[in-house]
Amino acid sequence: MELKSSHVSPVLTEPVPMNKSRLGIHSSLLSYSQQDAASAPAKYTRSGSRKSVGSLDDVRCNGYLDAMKASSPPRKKVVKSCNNNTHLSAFDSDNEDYTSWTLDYPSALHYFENITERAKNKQIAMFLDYDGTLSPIVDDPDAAYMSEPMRATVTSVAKHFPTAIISGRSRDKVFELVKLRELYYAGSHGMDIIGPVSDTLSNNHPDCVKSTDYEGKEISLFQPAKEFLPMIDEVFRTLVDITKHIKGAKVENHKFCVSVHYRNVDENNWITVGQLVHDMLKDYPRLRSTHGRKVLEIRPVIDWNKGKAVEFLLDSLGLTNRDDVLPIYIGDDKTDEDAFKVLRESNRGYGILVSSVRKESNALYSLRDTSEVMKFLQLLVNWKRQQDDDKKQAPFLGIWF
Ligand SMILES: O=P(O)(O)OC[C@H]1O[C@H](O[C@H]2O[C@H](CO)[C@@H](O)[C@H](O)[C@H]2O)[C@H](O)[C@@H](O)[C@@H]1O
Repeated sequence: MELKSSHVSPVLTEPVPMNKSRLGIHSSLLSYSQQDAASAPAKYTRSGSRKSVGSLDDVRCNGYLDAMKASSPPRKKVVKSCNNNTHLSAFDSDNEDYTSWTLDYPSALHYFENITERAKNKQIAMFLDYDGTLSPIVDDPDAAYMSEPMRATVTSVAKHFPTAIISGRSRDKVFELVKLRELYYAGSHGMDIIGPVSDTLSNNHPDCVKSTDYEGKEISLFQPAKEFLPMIDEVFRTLVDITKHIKGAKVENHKFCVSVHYRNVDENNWITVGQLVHDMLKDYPRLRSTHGRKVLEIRPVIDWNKGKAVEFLLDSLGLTNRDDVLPIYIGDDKTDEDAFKVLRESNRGYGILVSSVRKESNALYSLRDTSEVMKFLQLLVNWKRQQDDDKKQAPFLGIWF
């Protein structure tokens, strides 16, 4: 793995020019109301300088708005039929579409035996995203709680397999929500990792230091974007300020990245949110924005992501470059694609996408929602217990594994 041999900082020296991402989408494809223009602040202040906000065409032309609109599947509406019975309007065509999509991304529940066949006599390493994977997507990011049955399930998973949570949230925030000390955590999209102590990594990598965890246990702490802390803090404060007039907008500080939520913003004003973020980033060429589920994520331009975090954790667990290891990554978001890609390209394990709608992905399998995630994890734990019992019984039965 790269980390072992290279001591090069993951910070990219060449910032990505904003204009490189322009897709040339024709502005006539999008509607634009006077009200948008009126509600957009004409200027904002940063470090004493007055900045004029760019043209709203900027966000249209570079595909920002389209990506914002496409960033989360619409909720299914409950409708009343003529006999007054309520039912989900997950129209038949949606279901047909989903079913045909699962031909390319088969259900990890239906293909459970194929997965465990490959896992036999291997060490599974489990990587779990948080929002949309362990807790359902809800309107208020502060209320994205994990259910007690899910917590109990993840606890059992961690008893049987090394398990890590890899989240876009800050490490402290995701720990506050998960509350399990027996896991490893990677917050801020992998830019803040606590993993097992690894002398190889901490001796060889300048961004990896020995520290202590929530229980005072010795761990490795890896923070490749440490130098961005003051910048992220400044950007967080600026974003809070410039979005305060937009009803429903919410800005979260995730230590090494910032989230700007527009889930609760009137759709007519999404373009304003996009434009404000886009304009502010012109002042910060070493930051970029990515799209999550109804959220814009502002993060450092460094060569680091959830996929690199998986590689880092596998390495620190001593599970890299081994044929007897099967990593499984479960996630629902675009940022999880980096992890799926790492596993797919190295033909090392399984990426499982959580989605109830058709999506292009680097994952191999799919699960519909968080309840299917829980079911899959429970099946895996039961399978592992059975394997361990069979191994214990084997000498008495004269069977050799
Ligand atoms: O990597 P993750 O653990 O999946 O975190 C990604 C983002 O999750 C949160 O936002 C998302 O979930 C919220 C609660 O369900 C929802 O309200 C929001 O619309 C989603 O985007 C979190 O608040 C973000 O900061 C994370 O980056």
